[in-house]
Parts: sequence; C-alpha cells; structure tokens
Amino acid sequence: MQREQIIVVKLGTSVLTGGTDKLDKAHMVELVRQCCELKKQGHQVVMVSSGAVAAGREQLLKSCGTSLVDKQMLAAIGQGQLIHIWQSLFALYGVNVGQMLLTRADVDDRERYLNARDTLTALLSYNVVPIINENDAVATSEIKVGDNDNLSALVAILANADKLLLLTDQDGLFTSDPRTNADAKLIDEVTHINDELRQLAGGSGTSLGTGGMATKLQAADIARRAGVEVIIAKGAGSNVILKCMSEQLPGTRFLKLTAPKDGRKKWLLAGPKSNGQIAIDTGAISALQNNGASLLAKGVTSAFGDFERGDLIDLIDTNNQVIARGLTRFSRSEVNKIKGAHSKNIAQLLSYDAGAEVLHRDDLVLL
Ligand SMILES: Nc1ncnc2c1ncn2[C@@H]1O[C@H](COP(=O)(O)OP(=O)(O)O)[C@@H](O)[C@H]1O
Ligand SMILES: N[C@@H](CCC(=O)OP(=O)(O)O)C(=O)O
Repeated sequence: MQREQIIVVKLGTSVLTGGTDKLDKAHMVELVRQCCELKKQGHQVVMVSSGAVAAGREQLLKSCGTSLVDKQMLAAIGQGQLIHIWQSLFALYGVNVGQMLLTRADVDDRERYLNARDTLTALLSYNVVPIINENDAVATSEIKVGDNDNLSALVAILANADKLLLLTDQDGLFTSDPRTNADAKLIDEVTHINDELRQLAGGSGTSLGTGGMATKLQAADIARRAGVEVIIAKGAGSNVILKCMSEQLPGTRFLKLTAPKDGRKKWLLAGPKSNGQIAIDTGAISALQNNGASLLAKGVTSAFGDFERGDLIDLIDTNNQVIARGLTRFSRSEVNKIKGAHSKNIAQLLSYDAGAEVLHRDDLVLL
C-alpha cells in the first residue's frame, strides 16, 4: 500500500477538449472518477484545470478574436461554466470542490502567498478538492503566471505536494515535437534539466494550448527543486491518473530533488519575479554551492536592474546563468558602491554600517 500523498493533477485544454472545440464531458467524468478513487485510497487531490477560454468559446457559439481582452472575456464566461461542470461531476461521488483563481501577484507577495497556502491547506483538511485556474479575466500580462503548467508548479509548492501530474495530448516529452517529427522518441526519465533538454521542448502545437512542452519543462524544473516528483503523460484514455500513480503509463518522469525545509525558501523557489541581478565571481559561486555560505560584497562583480533592499534578485555567473535567487540586503546603488570590497570596508564605503552580507544564506536558494 502506497503512502498517502498530495497529488496535483494539471489538465490542459488539450485533455479537456480532446482537441475539439468543445469540452469533452464524457472524459471529464472519467477524470473525476479517478480523482475520487485516489481520495478513497487516502490521497489528497488538487486539480489545476485549464479550459475556461475553451468553455467560453463554446458558450458564445460564435467566433471571437484572440486579443487579450477577447480571451479575458471568454475566460469570464467559461470559468463559471467550467467550475459548474466540475462541481456537478464531483458531486456524483459526494465530493465537494472549492474554486481558487490565482494570479502571479498571489505568489509574488509573501503575505498573499501565505493566505493562498492557508486556504488550500484548509480545503484539503476538509476533504474538498481545490480546483485552480489562473484568474484570466483580470490578469494582464504583468501580473499573469501566463500558463497553467507554471501555475501548477506553484500550486504544487503551495500544497506541499508529493507529485505533479501534467496531463496533455502527448505521451510525454519527446526528443522533438511528435506532431512535426514522426521519428521523435519519448524520454522516459529526466534527472537533469539543462539547455540541451530545453531546446527539445517546443511551443504548443495547437491554437488552444498555451506554452506547449517548453512551459511543462519550466514547471517540472520549479516543482522538482521543491521536492515534487513530476510526470508528463497523455491525459486521454482510461485510468490515466491511476496508471500514473503506479508507473504503468508511458510518460516522462522527472526525479525530485531535495527540497529546502524552510518554508520561506520554498516560497523563493515558487518564483516571485526578480527585480534585478547581481553577477558574482567563481570564488563566490563555489562558496555558495559548496559551503552553503552567504554572499559577501567581495564576490560581487556587477549589479543590474532596479532593486531596493529586501527585493528579490537573481545571482548570475559569468555566463549570465542564474545560479541562485534570494532577498538582497542592499539596493542596486549600494551594491555598486561596495562590489568587490572587503567586508571590513563596507561601513566606510556606505558611510553607515549595514552588515557584511549582500545576501544572507537564510535568504537564498541555489538553483
Ligand atoms: N519535444 C516535445 N515533445 C512533446 N510535445 C511537444 C514537444 N515540443 C512541442 N510539443 C507540443 O506540445 C504540445 C502540448 O502542449 P499544449 O498544446 O500547451 O497542451 P496542453 O493544453 O495540454 O497544455 C503537444 O501537442 C506538442 O505539439
Ligand atoms: N487559463 C487558461 C488556460 C491556460 C493554459 O495554460 O492552457 P493549457 O496550455 O491548455 O494548459 C484557460 O483556462 O483557458
């Protein structure tokens, strides 16, 4: 018997419509049945459901544009319809659902992140299935997560999940888009996500999906760092969710990494937008990566962007690769004054004593 787990199931538009221009309600029943079976086995289920725009398009019964405001309008029409369908299907099994519509701002701000986390935890503690989507009707590009793959990774972190199932219209990540390359091979296990792998993952093959495999890979990268196992698999067919749990399905499995124990570090991984970058030298990188050290001014070579004390920034290496992120103790102009300086000279350079660490090890996560 498996240990009880928290499982986030992300259902792409492709799964919910079966590639048509309508929601495939018969398949939605099948997905709900499996979620309820998991609950019977003692697991907790969180659903991240796309499909609001598709449902809106179906309701409007006439073609509508593809501009941001058109999509927002379709989402406003479709989200109510979508949650109504989920609610009635789960009710067949006597299971209640709770809707949460999130935007980037709900995870960027630590207070709002904690509020969202508390709501999610409370829903689970009452045996309710949270059904989550982006709040498309109000989210503009500045405050959007932008795709439900990345949103589901953030949800997996919020829910402290064990597994994230990204269900889509392909068996998993292939060596190239199988829609355009018949020789593409399924990659069944991923232990490292690097640029080579990222180049294999293309965008969506249809006008319905958002982000394609590229955003699924980004999501897998975020979630696995937070200790969540990620599986990309095909959402069509029978018993897909149950088969994913028992590893019987073709799919791409991303092995999880050791997660930081500290909740604040997990929040940093959930990816609040960074306000700038601090470039550091190889000595500093080694101290951070090998000794878990804090970042001292001595290792800083330059600073970019517009950041103040307490803002989230990325630490980059000499190839501009982000190697860590965290909360800075100095603004950009202060970092520029003290970069390369020995800790004992900082107070003199700034004319006040603000400590020696640019980023304290408690406030940073390695990537
Ligand atoms: N390397 C790849 N392996 C598999 N699918 C890929 C790859 N590159 C791009 N894709 C495309 O990603 C699509 C799935 O993403 P998307 O259309 O956003 O679906 P969803 O609605 O499920 O999120 C596939 O149909 C495929 O065309
Ligand atoms: N929030 C949008 C879906 C966005 C999205 O990422 O779509 P998909 O790539 O189909 O998972 C909607 O409900 O229509």
